[in-house]
Amino acid sequence: MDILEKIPAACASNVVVYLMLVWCKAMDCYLLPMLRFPLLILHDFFKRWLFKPMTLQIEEYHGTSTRNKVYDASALYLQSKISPSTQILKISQTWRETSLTVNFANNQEFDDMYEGVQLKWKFSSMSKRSSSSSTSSAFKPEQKQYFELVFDLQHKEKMGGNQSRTPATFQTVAMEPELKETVLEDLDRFVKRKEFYQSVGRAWKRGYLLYGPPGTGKSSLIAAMANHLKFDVYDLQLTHLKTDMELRKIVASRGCKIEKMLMAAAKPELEGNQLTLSGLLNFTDGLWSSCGEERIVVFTTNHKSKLDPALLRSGRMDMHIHMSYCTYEGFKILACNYLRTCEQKHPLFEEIESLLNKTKVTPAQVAEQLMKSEEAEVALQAQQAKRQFIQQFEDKHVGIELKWKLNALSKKKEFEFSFDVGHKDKGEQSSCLPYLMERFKAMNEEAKIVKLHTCKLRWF
Ligand SMILES: Nc1ncnc2c1ncn2[C@@H]1O[C@H](COP(=O)(O)OP(=O)(O)OP(=O)(O)O)[C@@H](O)[C@H]1O
Repeated sequence: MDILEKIPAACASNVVVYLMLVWCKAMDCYLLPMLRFPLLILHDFFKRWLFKPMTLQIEEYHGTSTRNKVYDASALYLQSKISPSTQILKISQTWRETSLTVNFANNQEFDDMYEGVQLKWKFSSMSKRSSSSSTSSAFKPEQKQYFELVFDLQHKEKMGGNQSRTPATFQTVAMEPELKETVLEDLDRFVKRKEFYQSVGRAWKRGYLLYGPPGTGKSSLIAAMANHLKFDVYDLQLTHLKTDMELRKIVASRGCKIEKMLMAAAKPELEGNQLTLSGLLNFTDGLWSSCGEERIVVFTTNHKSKLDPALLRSGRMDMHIHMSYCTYEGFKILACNYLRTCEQKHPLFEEIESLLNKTKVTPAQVAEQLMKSEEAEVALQAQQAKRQFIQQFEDKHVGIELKWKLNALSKKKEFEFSFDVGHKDKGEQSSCLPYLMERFKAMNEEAKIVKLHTCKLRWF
C-alpha cells in the first residue's frame, strides 16, 4: 500500500525534473539568444541614460608655446597601452631617422580603468591655419593635438576633476578676523539672494578683487571661498592668454558647463600680454549674461594700482579685499594649523608678536617655518630666529623711496637695497653704505648682530 502511494509522487517529481531540463535547454538554445538583443538595447539605454560624461581636455601646448606637462605624461602613459590588439597607429620615419616613430592616429581611442572607474581616452589632432601675416618669431605649432579623457561625472571627485577643492578653509586662512567675517557674510548673503537679484533685474553674480603681495593667501582664500560654498573653481591665468579671442572662447566653451562656478582670474594687469581692457570687460560682463546659474569671479593681483578703474568699479569687482603681511592674529591661526597650539598660548608668542609688529613677513614665509618641525618649541624658535635675520623695511632718503632687505640667513649674509631706477644717480653704491650704517644704528638690536658684507643694489 505504501509503495503504491509513493508511485504517483515519484512520477510527479520525475516530470518536474524533466520539465526543468526542457526549460533550461529552451532558455539556452532559443529564449536567451532571442532575449539577448532586446536586453542589450535596454542595457545600453540605461547606461546612456545614467552616464553623464565628464571630459578632461589635455592640450599639447599651454597658451601658444609652453608645453603642457600633463599632455606629455598622458602621451607617455598611453604608449604603454599600445598592444598587439591595437588596430590603428601612425607610423613615420624621416630620411634622417634610423628607426620608425610610432604615434597615435587621429581619433584613436583607448579604454582604461582607474580604481574601478571606466575611462575612455581619445587622441585628436588637427591642422592649425597658419597666419602668414604674423611677423612674430615665436614658435607656433602647426598641429593642435590633445587628449580627451572621458569618465562618468559621478566619479569627478575620485578622478580629481574638481581642481578647486584644496584643503584651505575659512578656519585655516590667516587673515584679520573681522575681514574674514565680512567676506563670509557677503558670500552667504549672495548665495541666498537669487530672488532678490531677479526682482531688481540684476544678474546673479558677484565679483571680488583680492590684492596684496605674493604669499599672503589670495589663492588660499579662493579655495576657502569655493569650499565654503561648494562651488567649482575655474582657474584662469590671464597672463597665459594672448588674445581677446582666447578669452572669449573660454567663456563660450567652458563657462556655462560648470554649475555654481567660481572663476579665479589671476593678474588682470594687462601688462606684457595682448589682452585689451575691452576684451577683459567683455569677458567679465559676458560671463554673467551667458549663464543662468550663480557666478562668482575673483580677480587676484599683486598691484591693485595697475588695474584700470573700469575693471574695479562696483558691479564688476563688488568687494575689494586686501591680503596683507602676517599679523599676530594671522600668526595664531597658522600656529594653530601647523602646531595645533590652538588653545594654549606659548611663552614665545609674546616675543613673536613684538617681532611681527616690527617686520613685514608673509603668511607663506611663516607657514614655511612652522612646517619645519612638528615640535611647537622648535618651530616657534625657528620662527623667531628667522624673524631676527630677515628683515624688510621701507624708507625715504633724500626724497627717494627706498626698500631694503637684510638676509642674514643666506650664505653671504647679504643686504639688498633697492630704489626706483629713475634715481640711479642719487643712490649710487658709494653713498648707500653710510646711509645704511646710519640706519642700522637707529634699528632694533637684532639688526646689529648682522655683519654687513655687501651692499647689493637692485633696480625695480
Ligand atoms: N593667509 C594665509 N593663510 C594660510 N596659509 C597661507 C596664507 N597665505 C599664504 N599661506 C600659505 O602659503 C602658500 C602660498 O600662499 P598663496 O598661494 O595662497 O598666496 P598668494 O597670495 O595667492 O600668492 P601669489 O600672489 O604668488 O599667487 C599657501 O599654500 C599656504 O600654505
